[in-house]
Amino acid sequence: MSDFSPGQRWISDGEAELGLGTILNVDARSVTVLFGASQETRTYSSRNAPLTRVAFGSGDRIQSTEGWQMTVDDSKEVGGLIVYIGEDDAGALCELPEARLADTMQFDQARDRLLTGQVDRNDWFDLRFRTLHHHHRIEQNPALGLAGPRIDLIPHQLYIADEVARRHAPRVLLADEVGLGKTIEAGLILHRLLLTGRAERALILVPASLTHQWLVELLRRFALEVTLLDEQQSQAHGDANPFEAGQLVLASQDWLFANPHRQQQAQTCDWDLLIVDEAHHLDWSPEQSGPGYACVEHLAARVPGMLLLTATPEQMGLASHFARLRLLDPDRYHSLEAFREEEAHYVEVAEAIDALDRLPGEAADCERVAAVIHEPDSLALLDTLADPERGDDQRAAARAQLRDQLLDRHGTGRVMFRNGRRHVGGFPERRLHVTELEAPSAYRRVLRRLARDEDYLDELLIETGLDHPEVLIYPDAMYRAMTDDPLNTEPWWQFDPRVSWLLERLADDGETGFAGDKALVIAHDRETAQGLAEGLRVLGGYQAPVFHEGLSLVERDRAAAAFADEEEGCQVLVCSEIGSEGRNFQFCRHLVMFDLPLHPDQLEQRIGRLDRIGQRHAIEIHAPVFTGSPGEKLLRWYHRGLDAFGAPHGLGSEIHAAFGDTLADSLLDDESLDEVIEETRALFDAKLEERDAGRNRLLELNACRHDRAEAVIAAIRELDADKALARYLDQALDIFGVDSQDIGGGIQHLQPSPQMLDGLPGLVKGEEGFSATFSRERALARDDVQRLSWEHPLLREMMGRILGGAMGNTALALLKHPTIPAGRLMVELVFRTHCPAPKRLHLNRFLPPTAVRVLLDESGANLTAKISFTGLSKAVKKVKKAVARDLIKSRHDQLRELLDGAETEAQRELPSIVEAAQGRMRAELDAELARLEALSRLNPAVRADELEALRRERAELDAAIEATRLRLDAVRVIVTVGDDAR
Ligand SMILES: Nc1ncnc2c1ncn2[C@@H]1O[C@H](COP(=O)(O)OP(=O)(O)OP(=O)(O)O)[C@@H](O)[C@H]1O
Repeated sequence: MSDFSPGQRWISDGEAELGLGTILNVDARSVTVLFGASQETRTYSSRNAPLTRVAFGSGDRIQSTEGWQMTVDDSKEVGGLIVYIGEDDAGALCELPEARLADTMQFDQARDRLLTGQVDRNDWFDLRFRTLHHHHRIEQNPALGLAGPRIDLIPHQLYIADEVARRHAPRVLLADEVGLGKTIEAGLILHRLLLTGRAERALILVPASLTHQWLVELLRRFALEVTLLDEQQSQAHGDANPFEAGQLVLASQDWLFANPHRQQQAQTCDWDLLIVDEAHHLDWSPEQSGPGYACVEHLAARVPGMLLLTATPEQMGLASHFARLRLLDPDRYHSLEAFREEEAHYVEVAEAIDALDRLPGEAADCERVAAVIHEPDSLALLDTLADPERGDDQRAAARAQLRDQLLDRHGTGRVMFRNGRRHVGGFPERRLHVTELEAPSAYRRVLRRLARDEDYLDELLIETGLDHPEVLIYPDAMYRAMTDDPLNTEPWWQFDPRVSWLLERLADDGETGFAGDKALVIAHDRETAQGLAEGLRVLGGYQAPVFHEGLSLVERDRAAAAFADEEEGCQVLVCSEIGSEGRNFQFCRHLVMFDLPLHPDQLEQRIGRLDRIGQRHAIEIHAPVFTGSPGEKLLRWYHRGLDAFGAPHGLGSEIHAAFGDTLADSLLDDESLDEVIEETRALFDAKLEERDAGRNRLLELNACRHDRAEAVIAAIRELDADKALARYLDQALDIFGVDSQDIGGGIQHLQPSPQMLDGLPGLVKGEEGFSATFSRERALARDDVQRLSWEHPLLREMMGRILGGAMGNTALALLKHPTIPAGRLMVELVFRTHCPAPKRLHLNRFLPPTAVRVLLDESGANLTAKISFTGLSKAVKKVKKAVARDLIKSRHDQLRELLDGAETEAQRELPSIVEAAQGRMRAELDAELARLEALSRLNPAVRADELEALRRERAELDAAIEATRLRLDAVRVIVTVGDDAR
């Protein structure tokens, strides 16, 4: 195109938001344009520059660089430049050369773009309308934010995510048993909060050993990119606050808790959500709080949302557990005593819930229920349920409602979610294999002396510097510490029979051997783990990676990856106690307890590495112990006293608190041990019964309401099966310049074409792109294949760009029609509801941008109902841009009038849209408000600020919906042509 001249005003077709450009320079090949408002300069090839000349017509309002405005009557050309002639606001005749048009004049609105001759491709318009339509649908879907992640649809996780993420600034303790998917639940909650605009910034604090695993899970399963912050990264930011570097920041607790300066920086940022994994490490006692607790306490006072994750909430004692609940809600959890007392009452509530199933029946059951309900609505439901005259359906509905009310209104269920294997089901069996070995003489010597001489234990503690009872149950550590003993000349692993036993098992292809299988070995001490790995290497030629807290993160990840690799990976991984917490090793089924931990929760954490979602085999737990040793006694206590190798029961802390000390004193004495075991068992059985009846029963019942979970799953499945997604994606990829190739097996490869519009996630010109599938199952089976859904970042980016920009908001097309004479005009207008409201209100769930389509013929008659969008879309033909511009220029005045007329037509639709949205909003929020109000009278776990926030939210939503306006979003001009037209 050679008709560029310096000083002319043009506008970018693809980037209308740059504003009005001025031609700076033109040569044979290129044209350079300055966009004054955005201070951008662009150089284009003059042959195919994506630019449109701006030419105003009669009636248009234009603005000068000095700020005065005029209405155009006419124009003339002087030296290749347009001079506009018209009236200013005072009615005086004036002229404005185009060079003096204000740079800030906006041309992204459909009306302005159309009337100044800027038309986009017809298929862009088409895509825009479809985008609006799908966006409207998806935003209201109850599964929004839960449907995209690459996860199996596991009911208890989806229930929790749905329940928590719908709350205002959720603050909860995710306390599912080990390996049931707390990370996944936290990821789902975060994902939904981000997608619905309820959160924008989150800080995630995890033990150093888990940073990489979190990073990978968030990216691979949730397509969330987080900034991993450590000291080195932070220093690279100089004086700036490194926590401002990303929206989602992941940091290691070990680093942050030890670094007051960085803590201060983290506290000064605005976060919407704080996530703390392995929160049982945040220890607190009435006398003192640990550094981790103090740091999180400061953050908790400022950050509105908080998720604490732990599988063993009571590992550090009940007081510590209470203190963590207090972090979540200081008003509710103010007194440990009151908390204890309240718990005693849960048995009655749980019994009442069970009694519901037996009603109508015994009068005692009715009284049991009546004793715990006081609200009139609940009493009315009980009347219905207890009345034998009522029909089955009526009674079933009342039973379900009453059960929900009881669960809702009592207990810690709102703050704490705990699912157990027993409740979730489908977990593999655990099998314990004990091998008794004879203790080597180096250990026996000490044990014999201990048995003979009562005072020797004190001496031993001083000599080794170890604690009691560790010195007894970790004989290799004791041996290592006795450095002055002249008999201790060789490394412990040279003579410790557990090492040769392990070597035999690794090569054994019998039933309990590990040949051809992987084995995870856990030892308490880091030095034991290191020594053992050395022993395996020297004595058996095994290259066993070691995994312990002293390794750098990269080294740990390397060790875990070397173990995980199915084909080339190593057979055995040796871990220290703390080093493996939270890690995923469910691909392995043999667990070797090289020794035993002292706390039952740690024992459960060990088994939890393998007994996780995804484990397909029975778990074989191998424990080599020395006959008659303290270690063997400890095993007996675990096994017989509290069935610690069976399914998890969550009673470990209580039992340990009651018997830990007595047990330690009995480790050298068989007789007293038998007594301890007996007493432990008695307490364990009693607690088990109590647990099943009381608090844990309530927690379990509350942690997953199956009907709600099933409803969420059904909504997700509906989105998974949405055929429209593939059609939409095809069209969008084509328009955005992404090549898509079917590579078989339901997988497609997406690759940037040279024409691709920049800035699409995961796609960079010149690079190879990525493979993706619509199938949840296929994506779960293949880590290298992404899952395509409406929530995938690529789709969200494309939809966001279309709806947020001018792309496709004008078009012109030709229509061949047998009965309409050639040269007739039609305009197809799409109006969009506009409803400014803070993002946190997530107004879109009630009133997502809604399209109102209006089709007028040139006389202004409304044809909308007669000709559908799809019908018309299929019939129209594209036209060259230059032809389109000329057509628009020639029909400028007529088009202006039609645009005005269409607005009146569209406005007629607005009241019903507003009314419907208000109805949806009120129904949902009023019900939620009524539920919370009722709850708050009985259950102080409902925070007053939560109620207040909900009332405010309702009022704000009401006002925002009321103020909804319609704006023209896109317009297509359709011109009829004769049969020979092209
Ligand atoms: N819905 C799911 N779909 C696919 N994989 C899942 C799902 N839920 C959990 N997993 C897998 O199961 C394993 C355990 O999940 P996760 O790490 O979230 O458990 P956790 O409760 O946090 O464990 P821990 O108590 O050890 O911290 C992980 O490998 C995770 O990827």
